[in-house]
Amino acid sequence: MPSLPISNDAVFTSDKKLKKEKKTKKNDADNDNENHSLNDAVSVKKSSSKESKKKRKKLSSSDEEGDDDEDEKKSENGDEGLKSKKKSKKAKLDMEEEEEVEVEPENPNAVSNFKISEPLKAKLKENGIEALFPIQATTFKIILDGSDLVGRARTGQGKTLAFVLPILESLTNGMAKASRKVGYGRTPSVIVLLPTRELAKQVNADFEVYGGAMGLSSCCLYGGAPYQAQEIKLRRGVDIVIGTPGRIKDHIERGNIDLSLLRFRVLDEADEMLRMGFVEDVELILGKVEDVNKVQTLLFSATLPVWVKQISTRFLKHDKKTIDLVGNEKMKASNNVRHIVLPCNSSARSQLIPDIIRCYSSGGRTIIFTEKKESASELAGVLPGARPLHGDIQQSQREITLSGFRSGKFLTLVATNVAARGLDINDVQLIIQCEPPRDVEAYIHRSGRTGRAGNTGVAVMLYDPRKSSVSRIERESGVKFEHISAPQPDDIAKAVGGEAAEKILQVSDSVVPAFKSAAEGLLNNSGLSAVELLAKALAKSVGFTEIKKRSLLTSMENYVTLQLEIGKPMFTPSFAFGVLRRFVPEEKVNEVQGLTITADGNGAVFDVPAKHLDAFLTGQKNAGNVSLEVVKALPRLQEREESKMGRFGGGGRGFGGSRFGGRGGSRFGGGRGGNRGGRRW
Ligand SMILES: Nc1ncnc2c1ncn2[C@@H]1O[C@H](COP(=O)(O)OP(=O)(O)OP(=O)(O)O)[C@@H](O)[C@H]1O
Repeated sequence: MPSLPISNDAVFTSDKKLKKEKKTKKNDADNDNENHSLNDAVSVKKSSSKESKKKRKKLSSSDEEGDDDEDEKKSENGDEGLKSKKKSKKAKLDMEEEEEVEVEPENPNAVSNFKISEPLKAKLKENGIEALFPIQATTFKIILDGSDLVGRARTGQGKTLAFVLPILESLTNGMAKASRKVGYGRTPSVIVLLPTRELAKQVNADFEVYGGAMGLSSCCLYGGAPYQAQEIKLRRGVDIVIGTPGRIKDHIERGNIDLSLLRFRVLDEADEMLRMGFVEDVELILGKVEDVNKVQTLLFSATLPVWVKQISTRFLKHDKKTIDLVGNEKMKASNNVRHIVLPCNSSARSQLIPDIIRCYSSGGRTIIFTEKKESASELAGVLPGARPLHGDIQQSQREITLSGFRSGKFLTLVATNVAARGLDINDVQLIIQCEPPRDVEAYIHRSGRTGRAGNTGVAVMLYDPRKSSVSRIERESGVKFEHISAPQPDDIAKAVGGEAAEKILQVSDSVVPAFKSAAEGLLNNSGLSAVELLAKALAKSVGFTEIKKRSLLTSMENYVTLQLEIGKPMFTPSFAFGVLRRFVPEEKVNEVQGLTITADGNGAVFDVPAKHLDAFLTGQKNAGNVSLEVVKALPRLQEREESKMGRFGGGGRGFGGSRFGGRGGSRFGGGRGGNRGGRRW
């Protein structure tokens, strides 16, 4: 097992690993433009193709066999060093026997290096997991040895199995085995609390798979589902209970569940649960344990604001350990995601989004986040093949929707923050956020629905420069946003051209004779060349009869973006409007959209209907010192000042002084009652 320096309650960040990540990242960057920090340290899941296998080998070895780590391993754990030496000797002999065989370098995080029993190993292997991810490898022994733990790693880095595996081992072969209740009607040994129903179900599925392999049973308790089935399971007895705080509390009040003999308490996505106003429920649930010295408490999240760390001291023992794989690193969001921002007027969103999907989803799944439930429903209603998911939708429908999305029945999900946390859905390639979220944590988690388990993805955030700011999120998340404008006809044609060509090639040869004379007729009579006709056929085959131009500023169709300069600073939009009125008729000025001052203060950028473009351009000749030009690339714009926005202000989290009063009540209205079971979304 890899040995790692851990100190009590000390934040652990693997500096060497980070250095090495940077080194390898550079190499990767030469091949493509993506970062692969997780890839550097882990194997890639469920890849069957030769290509993926090669990639997995490269990724596993790039970090794990590095000189630095090898030295550290030897000096800190002699046996470990010896063992790996012996293994490499064996590998060498094998090489001599069969020259061509490429020997996989020893991976310190290989499942075989951990105290994981055979059925669990077999199950991991069955699911394509041969090596533990860094957060799993670093926390496994700590949890198995009985410590309380706060664990943090970026989104999609395997935090779920980081607690599932050691808990299962402890219950079946470790410290918790002796005191675990068995037999009919047994009380649970583990409780896992999560902020949303969907997430509870997902984590339960992991416990069913891996716990099932160890003969342990679990049940999932969440709101919106009938009580009876949950009660029956509890009465029969289960080892692990997973659920949302509100429903678990209800079961406690109904006398359905006895949590006095818990051996593990897990708070997953702890910050979100507490932020949602579940603090009192969480306290009540955790407080049901008979002897706190006999229970281990684990807290995991990709984001651990200071106020959560403060609260955690109430739930965890004072000698708890902290494994923080994000630590003080600037970048808090996923490294495997391309983070993009795109200016867009709210009225242009529904027309723009399909083109963003065409250009950036690589044919995979897309999750679109809206701030409000109504917007999610509205947008899903107008986007082809999209379905909504939010807290006002009946639980049974929420489940149907999510399973349809998971199984690929439809590829676009429009959701509120109910889908922001923890959801692990295969092949989500693209995240679109319709506007900047209220807090940086939401940005990190939403964008983290893609780029998981070493894969890459794209997160596009739309914003209206006059109404919102991206710089605070940029600053707090450490993300360096790529600024782009709406995809233009060329981009779209390029993105779908391949798909169109494939579709045409897939058409059976048998249709050619039947359509040949019509094709010849077209060629002879249309006045178009064969290439032009083929281009039209390609466009039609992927559903395009026209591609509209979009403005760079508001992303509105049939608008053009202009930049106005007068050779001196332009401080306010009203000043810019005043200049325009000097040479453009009032009724045309009234059609200007999105006028925004440039970041350098030397100009104003705005959109005009394409049909009025001439009126603007010719008018400028009558005004001295005025320069008005069609913008080819959008300049940086002044963002709305945060102080004026009101949305990011408001005096911080409010969990500090009085007992967790602040946020739950003020921001989400109505405190816990209104928020129960994730209903605030
Ligand atoms: N050791 C591993 N090898 C390969 N794949 C793994 C491994 N551990 C976990 N995974 C896969 O990685 C994906 C992400 O894991 P998980 O959902 O636990 O991430 P997370 O860190 O909890 O993310 P989030 O912060 O978004 O909740 C899952 O599909 C999981 O099956």
